[in-house]
Amino acid sequence: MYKIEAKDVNLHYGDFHALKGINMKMKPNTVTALIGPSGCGKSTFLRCINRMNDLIDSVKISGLIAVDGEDIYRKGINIDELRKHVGMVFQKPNPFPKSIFENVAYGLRVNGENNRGFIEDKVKESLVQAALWEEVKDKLKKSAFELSGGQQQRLCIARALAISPSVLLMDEPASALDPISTAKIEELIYELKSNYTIVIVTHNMQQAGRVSDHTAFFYMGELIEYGDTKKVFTNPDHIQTQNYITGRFG
Ligand SMILES: Nc1ncnc2c1ncn2[C@@H]1O[C@H](COP(=O)(O)OP(=O)(O)OP(=O)(O)O)[C@@H](O)[C@H]1O
Repeated sequence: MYKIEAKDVNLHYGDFHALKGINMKMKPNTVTALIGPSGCGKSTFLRCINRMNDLIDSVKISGLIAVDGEDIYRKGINIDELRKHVGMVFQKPNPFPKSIFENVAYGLRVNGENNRGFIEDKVKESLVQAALWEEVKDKLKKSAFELSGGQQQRLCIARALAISPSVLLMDEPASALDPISTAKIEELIYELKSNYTIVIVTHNMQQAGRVSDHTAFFYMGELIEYGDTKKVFTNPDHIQTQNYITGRFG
C-alpha cells in the first residue's frame, strides 16, 4: 500500500501548463526529495498533496492524487481533515504572534480540543519530537518571536506535528537557516521518518542526498527521473538529471 500516489497529474495556472503528467508512488515512512531548477514545478506539486493550490483561482488540476488510497480531489472530501493528515512546513519560519506554547497548541484548539492536560502533553511531545523541548521548556510562555530563526522553524515543525499528521510536506524548510540549524533540521527529518512520510523540496543537492530515500527530478513541469536517491545522484538515467546534479544548470 502506498502512502501517496500521483497518477497523470496535470496542473494549469490559467493557460500555463505547470505540471505535465506526473506519476509518483511514495511508500510510508520514506523521505522523498523534490529537486530541479527554479520554476520547474516542485512547490506546485508539493502543494497538490494537501490541496493548497485550491487557494489560487486560476488553477486547474486533473489526474489522481491519493493519500492512504483515498482520492483527495474527489467530491465531498473534507479538506480540513485532509490537512490534519497532511501537515506542511514552509520555507520561512512563520510562527504566530503568540507564546511558544500557544503556537504548538493552536492546531489542537482550532480542532476543538480543550482538555488542558491533553494539550500540555501534546505540546511537550511535539516539542520533543521537533528537537526543541530542551531549549524552550523553561520559557514556554515567552513570545515565539524571541526564538532564533532555526528555533522558530523547529517550532513550526512542532506546530505541524501537534495535530498528528501522517504526512509532512516541507518546502525548502532549511533554506533560510544557518548551517547548524540546517543540520538540526536534517537530523530531525531523519528521526521523523520512523513515524511520518515526508516530502521535501530542496535546492540543496547535498541535503537531498543526506536526508532522502528517493529523489524526484523535475524539469519544466515534467518529472524527468524518479528513483532511489543513491542511484539518481551517482548513476542517473537521464542527461538532464546528470547536468542538474553536477551544477551545469539551475
Ligand atoms: N500562483 C501562480 N500563478 C501563476 N503561475 C504560477 C503560480 N505559482 C507558480 N507559478 C508558475 O508555475 C511554475 C512552477 O512554479 P513552482 O513554484 O512550482 O516552481 P518551483 O520548482 O517550486 O520553483 P522554486 O524552486 O523557484 O521555488 C513557475 O513557472 C511559476 O512561475
